[in-house]
This record gives sequence, structure tokens and C-alpha cells, in this order.
Amino acid sequence: MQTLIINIKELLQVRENHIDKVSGDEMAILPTLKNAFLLLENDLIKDFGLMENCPKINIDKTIDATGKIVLPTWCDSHTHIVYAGNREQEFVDRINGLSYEEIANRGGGILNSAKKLNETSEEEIYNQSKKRLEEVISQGTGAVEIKSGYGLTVDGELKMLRVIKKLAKNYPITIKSTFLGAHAFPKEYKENHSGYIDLIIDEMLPKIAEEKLADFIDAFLETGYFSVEETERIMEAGKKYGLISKIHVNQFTAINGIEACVKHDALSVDHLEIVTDEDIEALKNSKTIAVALPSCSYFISIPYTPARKMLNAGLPLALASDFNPGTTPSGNMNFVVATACIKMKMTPEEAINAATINGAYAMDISKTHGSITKGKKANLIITKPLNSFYEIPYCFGSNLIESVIINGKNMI
Ligand SMILES: N=CN[C@@H](CCC(=O)O)C(=O)O
Ligand SMILES: [Zn+2]
Repeated sequence: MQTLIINIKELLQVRENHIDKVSGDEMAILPTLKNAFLLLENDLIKDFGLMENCPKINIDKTIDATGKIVLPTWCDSHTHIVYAGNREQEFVDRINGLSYEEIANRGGGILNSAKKLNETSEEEIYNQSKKRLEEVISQGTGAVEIKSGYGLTVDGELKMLRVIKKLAKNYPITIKSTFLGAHAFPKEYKENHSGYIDLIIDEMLPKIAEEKLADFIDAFLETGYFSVEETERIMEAGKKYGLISKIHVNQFTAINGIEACVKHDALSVDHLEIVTDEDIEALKNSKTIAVALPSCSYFISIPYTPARKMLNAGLPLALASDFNPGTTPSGNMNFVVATACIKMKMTPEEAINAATINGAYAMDISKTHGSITKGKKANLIITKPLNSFYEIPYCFGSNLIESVIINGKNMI
């Protein structure tokens, strides 16, 4: 099956040769082709170029994209899409003056979601989660990472990871699964941290490995959650099962966690609302990418990741949604890109690089996703007619997407 998209006003993120990510000043460059064509064959990108070189062949399907922008779908490398119920009461509590920390200390927060998840059947969790997955696909996401971490019991964590596996089987988008047993200490382990970490290492991990339920391992490295040493135990244990780390770190405090993550070859360090000069030094010349989550900063009113400082230091940066019931009840990557421009002072070129090729790197899928490159997945956003691609972040509240193509097939 071949599909030819013609008269594309501007085709974004065109990369002739494979790159795995872009860093520092390179992020300001978003290669594009104006008045372009794009040829898809089955689920892959077969060819692209200027309209004057458009192949004159018999084609199964032609799409006329006059006036429209075409770009790779968003690669959302950090979500918690699988959860039960929601936490709108905590939202109102925050409006009335309580902080995220105060709510968590009262038994709300992650433990509130864990209670709900353990009381909900696997089927019901699947049904609630698939609606969110369908929503983000319609908003242009073509690859997504989903974490466990609201089980915090052997059964609860396995239940979440099985739901993620079922979503990956039933939906055409690429889904990467991350084991986040170390998201918070359950109440009964509050004074026995090593006991809970033993449970993660000795009981959860072997079962997860046996059923092949995870690609990555995560922990919430933060004051009041998992210490540097505790997170190091988790990262080392994951590595024994072939699980590379992607770590929540520096959301509220900087406690030298980033250096430890780099030392343990983490693929990504995520959040980084609070970043020191030492953290930036630790990331330089490493393979670890920083992932910023601006919708989380927006929703719970915490600082934004200092993108300019990090890009000026030559670092790569990815953008992700953090879709979860507590700090970010939205997986809309268009809003993420717009908020990165408006609040983090990233240019549209930088933000689109961060949400496509760098997002793919943060899921270890940049060989197949994140750019318009021959042989990569035919995962595309076609916009409504626009003046320029700057409108994508500029019109931050509008839905500018006309269609989403995943594996060469129209989803909307
Ligand atoms: N910070 C840790 N985890 C989630 C929030 C968890 C929750 O509040 O449910 C995050 O990435 O923001
Ligand atoms: Zn998160």
C-alpha cells in the first residue's frame, strides 16, 4: 500500500541521515522542505522531496496537503497514563492553599492513587486507560512511554504492567513500558525503606522479567521519597535484568541525584525543575538526556526546567507530558510544546526537536521514530491550513491537527 502526500506547504524535521538526538545550539535548527511531497509505503516512509521531483507513479492513495504543515508525530517519553480514578479533590485542595507535599503527607498524592488502583480490576483500569491513550493519539502522539508506580504492591505493579502490555498489543502506536515500583513508600514501609526495596528487587523484578513486562526502570529520587543510595540500589538491580534507568529527579530539590543517574548510565533524567551548576556539569558529555515536563510545572505551580541554561551548556533536552492524575492530568503534547515556548523561552524549532527526535531518544527509539527519514515509521501529523509552523505553539489553545497517521494509516 502506497500513500502519496502532495503539495505540503512545509514538511518539518526532515533528516536525510540518521541522527539519534540534537543538543545545545543544534536544537535551534529544524530542517524543513517547502512545497514538498512525502511517499509512504505500508508502515514506513519511502521517499520525500520537493514537489518538482514528485514521482509520477500509480499510487493507491493521494492526500493533498495544500496550505498544511506535515511533521512527525510527538514522541512522549514520560507518562503515567495507566491509573484508576482521578484526584480532582486534591486539585481543589491546592487551590485552597495546600501544597503537593502537604497533600502527600496527609496520605493523598501517589498513595491515594495506589489505594484506588489496588481496589480496581485489571479490566476496569484497562478501560479507563485506553480512553486516555486514544485521546493522546488524536492529539498527535505516535509513541509513548507508560510507567507503573501506582500499585506499590507485587500484584498492583504487575497489574499495571499487564495493562500497559495489553495497550501495546491492541493499539498501533509504539508503547514503551517502565517499571516504577519505587514511586513512593507504602504506609506500612514508611519506617522500613530497605524492606520495600527488598520487595521490589526480590519479588517484583524477577516476575516482571519473567513475563517481559518492562523496558525500563524508574524511581522517584527526591527528598522524602527515594534517596540517592536507595535509587542506586534500584538502578543496579534493574540493570541485572537488562532494564535501563529513566529517573524522576530534581522535581523539588537538588540532592546530587543527577550525578548518580549519569554514573549508572541512565537513559534519561526527568523533571529537573530545580537544577544546579553541578547537575549541568554531570550531564555534559554523557549519554543521559534531560526530559522537561512543563505541563507539570504549569499545573502544580512549580518552577519550569531552566531550558535556556541547559541548551547554552550544550545539553540535549526532550519534552514530555507527564500525563498522570496528580501533577499533570493532560497528555496534550501540543500544549507541552506551546508551554515550553511561552514559559521556558524555547524557540518553536527547539521545542519541536525536543518533542520529536529527542523524545524518541529518551525512549531509545530514535532509529525508527522522531524524524522524516527514509525507512522510519510513517507516523505523521497533518495540520489544518496554517500561515506557518510557528502557529503550532502560538495558538496554544486551538486544535490545529487535521489528521494523524500511524504506521501509514489514518487514525483521525
Ligand atoms: N513526581 C512523581 N511522579 C509524578 C506524580 C505522581 C502523582 O502525584 O501521582 C510526576 O512525575 O509528577
Ligand atoms: Zn512522572
